[in-house]
Amino acid sequence: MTLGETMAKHMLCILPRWSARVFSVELNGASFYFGLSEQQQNDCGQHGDGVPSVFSAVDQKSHRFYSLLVSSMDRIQRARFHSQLRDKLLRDLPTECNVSPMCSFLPNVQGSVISGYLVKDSSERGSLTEKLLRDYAQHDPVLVCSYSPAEDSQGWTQHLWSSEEKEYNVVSIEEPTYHPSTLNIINSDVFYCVEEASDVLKKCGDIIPEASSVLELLHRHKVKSRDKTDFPVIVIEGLDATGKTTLTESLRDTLGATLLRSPPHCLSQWRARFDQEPPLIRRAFYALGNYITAEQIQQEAMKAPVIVDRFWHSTAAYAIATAVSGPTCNLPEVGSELYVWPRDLPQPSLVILLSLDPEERKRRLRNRGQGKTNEEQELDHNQLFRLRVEEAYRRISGPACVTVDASPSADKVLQQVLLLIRAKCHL
Ligand SMILES: Nc1ncnc2c1ncn2[C@@H]1O[C@H](COP(=O)(O)OP(=O)(O)OP(=O)(O)O)[C@@H](O)[C@H]1O
Ligand SMILES: Nc1ccn([C@@H]2O[C@H](COP(=O)(O)O)[C@@H](O)[C@H]2O)c(=O)n1
Repeated sequence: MTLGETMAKHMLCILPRWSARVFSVELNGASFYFGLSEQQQNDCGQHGDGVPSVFSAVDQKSHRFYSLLVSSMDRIQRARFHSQLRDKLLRDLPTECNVSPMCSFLPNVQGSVISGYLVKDSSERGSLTEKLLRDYAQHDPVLVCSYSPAEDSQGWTQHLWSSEEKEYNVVSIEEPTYHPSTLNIINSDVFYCVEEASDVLKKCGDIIPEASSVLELLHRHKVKSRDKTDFPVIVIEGLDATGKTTLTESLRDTLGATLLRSPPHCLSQWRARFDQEPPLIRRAFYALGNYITAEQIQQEAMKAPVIVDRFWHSTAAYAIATAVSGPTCNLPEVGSELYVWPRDLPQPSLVILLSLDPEERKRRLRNRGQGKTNEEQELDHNQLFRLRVEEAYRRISGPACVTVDASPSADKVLQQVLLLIRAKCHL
């Protein structure tokens, strides 16, 4: 049996009832949902009310659609193959093919999401795409399906390319209460204890040698307890160029405090390496960075106040905002467990969130004139992403952040924050 066949068999086991699953496609910033129903013999007219709009437009009957769901058994492999698959599809498929993110999930069931892509092929040479995808189905850990207009031309049929070659009717489905992108966040995008994040890096050791070095450092910087520190610990959060560096340095000088950051300096040499990895591995790296910083905080806060440039709020807010697509209403609801502070990570005394008008933030970025990271560029280009990060910041609890307007002069912002620190931390 080829790898592809083994994986397809595994996938058929974890997807025992296709009809219980919902399929979601992200197209032009909107989510389209559809379901499947078992085909009866001589079945016709069983396609449900209204065929899902991702397939429905009349002109789309001339297109061919394929779905690919990543079916590796190992979650590290799955995460890496999922991001490689997109590149592979874009490289191999005819240019007339469109690739959109897609997933299959059980409505409102945590951890049930299986990710992949929908391919819409409008090329003349349909046989080329089909041949290529048949080859993927044989050799790669993907389960491939094709879609064709049903014989009664009322709807669409899904053909599952496995040894069984089974067929299903495509049916329209109501939008689920929870957006599927919120269902796999726990311990895939956001880690709620050190063991879960370490486990990801342990399993990466073979493919990413740097993972072992990070774990060694973590071992040397073990958080002792969550007891209160002698001096206050103040975290400064905010999007890029909102003035965190400027403010944290002034606070250090004014309060005679120690300035720390997350990820800590000792991880700087490996950061670029982990930034290339898919979210599962990248987010585990940043999560562990917080635990190393936490140990440094415990040491330093015995001697003086501590100021921290970014901490868990940044890790969780960026991870949630990246995992979720579309408008802020797709975010996990206010009060969700996804916003709760990890039980084993010491909490700071105060978290300040610097907020800034987008135009002023862009102006500061331009004036600073440094190169931008992918996520910084995304913040610039994608206003929905920026809104999701800001909203996620505000929804995180334990401690919740106090928002400070960062548009006045650097000195005025400093005075405002000092007032808050004195009121809250009695400094
Ligand atoms: N209150 C302010 N008014 C005007 N300009 C400011 C203010 N605070 C910071 N700046 C300027 O804005 C730019 C970005 O500030 P800074 O580097 O402190 O932001 P940051 O949040 O640390 O950014 P990053 O997260 O990308 O490192 C810098 O050029 C800085 O001099
Ligand atoms: N505690 C942290 C800090 C940072 N991140 C991630 O890094 C990016 C921003 O870092 P800058 O150095 O550019 O300020 C941001 O995209 C976060 O994804 C993090 O996860 N946790």
